[in-house]
Amino acid sequence: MSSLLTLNAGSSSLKFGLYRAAPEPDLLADGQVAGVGNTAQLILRVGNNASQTEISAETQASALAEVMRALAPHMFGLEITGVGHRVVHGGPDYATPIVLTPEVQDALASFIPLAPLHQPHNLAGISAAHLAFPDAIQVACFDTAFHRGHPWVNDAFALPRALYTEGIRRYGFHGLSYEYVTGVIATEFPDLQKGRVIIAHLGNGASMCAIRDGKSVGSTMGFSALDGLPMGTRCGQIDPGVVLYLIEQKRMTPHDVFQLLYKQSGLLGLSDISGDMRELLASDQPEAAQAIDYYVFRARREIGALSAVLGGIDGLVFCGGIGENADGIRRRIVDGLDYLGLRINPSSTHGDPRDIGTGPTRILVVPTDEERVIARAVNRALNQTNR
Ligand SMILES: Nc1ncnc2c1ncn2[C@@H]1O[C@H](COP(=O)(O)OP(=O)(O)O)[C@@H](O)[C@H]1O
Ligand SMILES: CC(=O)OP(=O)(O)O
Ligand SMILES: [Mg+2]
Repeated sequence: MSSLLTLNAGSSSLKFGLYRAAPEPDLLADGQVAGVGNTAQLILRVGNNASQTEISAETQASALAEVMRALAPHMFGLEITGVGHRVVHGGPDYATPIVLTPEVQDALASFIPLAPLHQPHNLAGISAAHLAFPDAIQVACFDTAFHRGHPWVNDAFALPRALYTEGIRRYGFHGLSYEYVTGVIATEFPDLQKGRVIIAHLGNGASMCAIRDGKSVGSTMGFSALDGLPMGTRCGQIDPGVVLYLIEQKRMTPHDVFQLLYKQSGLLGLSDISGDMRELLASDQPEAAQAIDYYVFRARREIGALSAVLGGIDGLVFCGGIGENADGIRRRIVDGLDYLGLRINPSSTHGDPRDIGTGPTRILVVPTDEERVIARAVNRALNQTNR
């Protein structure tokens, strides 16, 4: 039976999903290898069973080999005919998933400078999958694609036009997550489908997207996955003058600035404790509290900005590890947004547990599923190539 594998290769992790190929792919198993490059942990979930084992995975290729070894007992009668990859950057032109060819792979490699934290690892995952499954169709699904139709004013920076032509644009990211969530809105909350919605993807990376009629009309992330909201270790929006100061006055090298902005800032930088929200919530240090204050403040500020883009909002949707799980953070963000009709139910549930608002503006919590969006795209590609 035809099956699909989805891969989301990150800087130190490889997330995977195994699906039976079908118009609505059927999840058979999923999990991740955390700690690629070192002694790693392989988490495998099959149905209600989860296991964790220590493995050695120096590279994405060896991580994938370990994943396939772990999946082997569950693969009886299954053949992997398609592999789908999350690729963070699709540049200015890729607005839909695409079947990978050597030419497409070269184009994707040219976007490495645009997404240095993600793109090289995504490409390493693709190379590993080509070696492991030479006969399978390989499909790239882009985080940027969802935003490609957004208005020009949201696409451009106020820089000389030649730089826009060269590709210095506000791309926006987390598009697979936004596509999944807008799909859930369309099928399960149809009153919001044509409405003005802000989706807050609050994970390790974080962004918000303004959606009208199911389409992106603005996002907090811009040229790189650094902009907008503060993240686990990324700074979010800062004055570009700070970067000039770091280079000119503090004589920091481009590498040092990269490390600072991508890996030492955000919640980690502010707290000096951790970039992990759970750890900060558990800490009694004042710096942890300040980092959370900043996080909440910036999130509220961006909701204000995106609601202005939309001319008011009909719904706010939380997703991502923090958005889905951190009730206290959701409440603190929404507190003070009464003027937008946003109010969270003080007690926990009433009816659909995803529907947590009591004001005139809907507030939803929708667990995101980027892998499913990838699996659907691979399934469509398989159908188009009659495999
Ligand atoms: N119950 C929880 N309460 C608060 N924060 C949580 C909870 N569960 C997960 N998180 C936070 O979610 C973040 C990770 O988000 P996630 O979407 O899983 O990350 P990734 O972008 O790597 O997929 C971490 O900051 C983590 O602490
Ligand atoms: C684009 C981005 O920030 O992705 P992630 O949240 O996976 O880091
Ligand atoms: Mg994520």
